[in-house]
Amino acid sequence: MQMKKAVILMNLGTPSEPTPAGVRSFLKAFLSDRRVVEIPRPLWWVILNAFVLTLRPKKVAPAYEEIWSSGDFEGSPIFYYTREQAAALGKLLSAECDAGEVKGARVTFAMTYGEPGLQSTVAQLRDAGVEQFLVLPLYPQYSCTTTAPIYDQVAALFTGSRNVPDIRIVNNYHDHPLYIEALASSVREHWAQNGRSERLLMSYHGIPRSYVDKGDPYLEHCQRTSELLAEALELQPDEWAMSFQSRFGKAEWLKPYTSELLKTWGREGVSSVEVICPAFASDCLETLEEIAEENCAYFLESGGKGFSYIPCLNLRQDHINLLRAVVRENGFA
Ligand SMILES: C=CC1=C(C)c2cc3[nH]c(cc4nc(cc5[nH]c(cc1n2)c(C)c5CCC(=O)O)C(CCC(=O)O)=C4C)c(C)c3C=C
Ligand SMILES: [Fe+2]
Ligand SMILES: [Fe+2]
Repeated sequence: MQMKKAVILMNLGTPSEPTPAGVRSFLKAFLSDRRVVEIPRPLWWVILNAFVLTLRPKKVAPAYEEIWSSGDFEGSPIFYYTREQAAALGKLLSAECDAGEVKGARVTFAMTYGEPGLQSTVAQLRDAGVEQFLVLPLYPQYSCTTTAPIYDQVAALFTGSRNVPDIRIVNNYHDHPLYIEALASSVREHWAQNGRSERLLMSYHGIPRSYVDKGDPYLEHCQRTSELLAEALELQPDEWAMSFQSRFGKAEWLKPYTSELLKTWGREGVSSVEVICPAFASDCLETLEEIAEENCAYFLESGGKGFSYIPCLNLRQDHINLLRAVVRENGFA
């Protein structure tokens, strides 16, 4: 008899509403995770409560408000895209099953922080008779700040449990040929529609430099993705660069910083750039606001003439096909 299987796509999470209260509650859950911020707890507790959670929600809520809805959807983009990616993957997998009998896995989604959480998602699936789970973090590059917390949450779910189900976690897919090809196609299509800029910048979410020094392979994964994408697009070394965005706090993060590099390029006379964000499977605050608005302004104010942002893979069919391939390679569907 075939076991009932389920795939759970996971992403970071997002506020439930674009208000200071909604942002505060999301940041509290996210920034309390020791995997994300490694500052010793008593000190971090004071900084988090006295400064971060009192000041940042008021500053960030208007930015969330700006990206909250578009012509296509209502609400937070990362929530919308993650939910729709799960629906599209589910449709693709069941369309491939024998008519009438769904032999493939059902597909749903969960967020590491905020709703829907992993615990309630797994509990619902177990109630529905699911015995085998595949957790697929939508982080192509592994990081101790994003992928590892998902391992922690899965382990915590079953601590002390007698009947631990068969549950697998995808570690990364930073060099998967279908991932690289989907990124390359999105760039080629962007060139065909908008013309080609002087340089392509691959901007990844940053992390503290010390995390990499202590063993996080994130930088290595970002470098490999970038080289493979540059190769697929037949770019010369002076036609592209890699950088890191979204620095948080005073510590040194991975360099070069996206904002600094774009300002330097503008001052040096680089006329036009396009920016792609390969570490994000879905558009979100960090791409739609930080890159397409804030960093665009930095480049143009520094002398740059043309800036364009290449959207994340979101609901592209080649992205959903890549997710199907990852699911299959893990013995599901
Ligand atoms: C210590 C701080 C942070 C680390 C480390 C970090 C790593 C990291 N984050 C993502 C993906 C996303 N981050 C997003 C938002 C966001 N990230 C941080 C801080 C760290 N991230 C903050 C404080 C925020 C909230 C916004 C803000 O206050 O500036 C998001 C967007 C969520 C949304 O609602 O749209 C994503 C996605 C990755 C991939 C990563 C390490 C590799
Ligand atoms: Fe982040
Ligand atoms: Fe940001």
